[in-house]
Amino acid sequence: MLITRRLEFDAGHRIPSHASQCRHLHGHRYAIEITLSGAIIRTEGAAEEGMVMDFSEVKRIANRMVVEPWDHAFLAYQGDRAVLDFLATLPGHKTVVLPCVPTAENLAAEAFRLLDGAYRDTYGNQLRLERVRLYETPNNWADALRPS
Ligand SMILES: Nc1nc2c(c(=O)[nH]1)N=C([C@H](O)[C@H](O)COP(=O)(O)OP(=O)(O)OP(=O)(O)O)CN2
Ligand SMILES: [Zn+2]
Repeated sequence: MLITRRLEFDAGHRIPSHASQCRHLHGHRYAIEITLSGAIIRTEGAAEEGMVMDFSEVKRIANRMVVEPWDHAFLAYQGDRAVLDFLATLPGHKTVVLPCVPTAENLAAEAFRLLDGAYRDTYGNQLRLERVRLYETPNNWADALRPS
């Protein structure tokens, strides 16, 4: 069985070497969809009976690992010295330094890496993260999938 939880956040970014307008500082209302696989919990009387994982727990973990750190942050590539040096002049600015250029593809892969160890199989139902879908706009998204 697969379940998916969607969350949204706002962040700034730029793609420093982009040939067109994405090299400028700008922001998106990102959406992230987290898909987990697992068996339905059948333990009679358990709070999670009938679920793969409680959606509120999926949300709690996603908020802690990705959404809260990235929300209203500027997502910057560690090699983008011009932007990092500028942001360092703004006291207390929320900047997330990434090892990769913040494309939808790289953000999906980074979110997958951050979330993969956070969803644990506490009910013995083979719970695991299968996919992170990262929407940069309603029309543009990338999927990071568990390697098969
Ligand atoms: N493969 C990718 N291509 C592009 C990415 C990306 O992450 N992966 N990102 C961008 C820019 O960040 C840009 O903000 C989005 O580009 P664009 O297609 O121009 O989006 P629109 O704002 O025009 O979106 P609409 O949904 O069409 O309004 C560029 N390319
Ligand atoms: Zn963009």
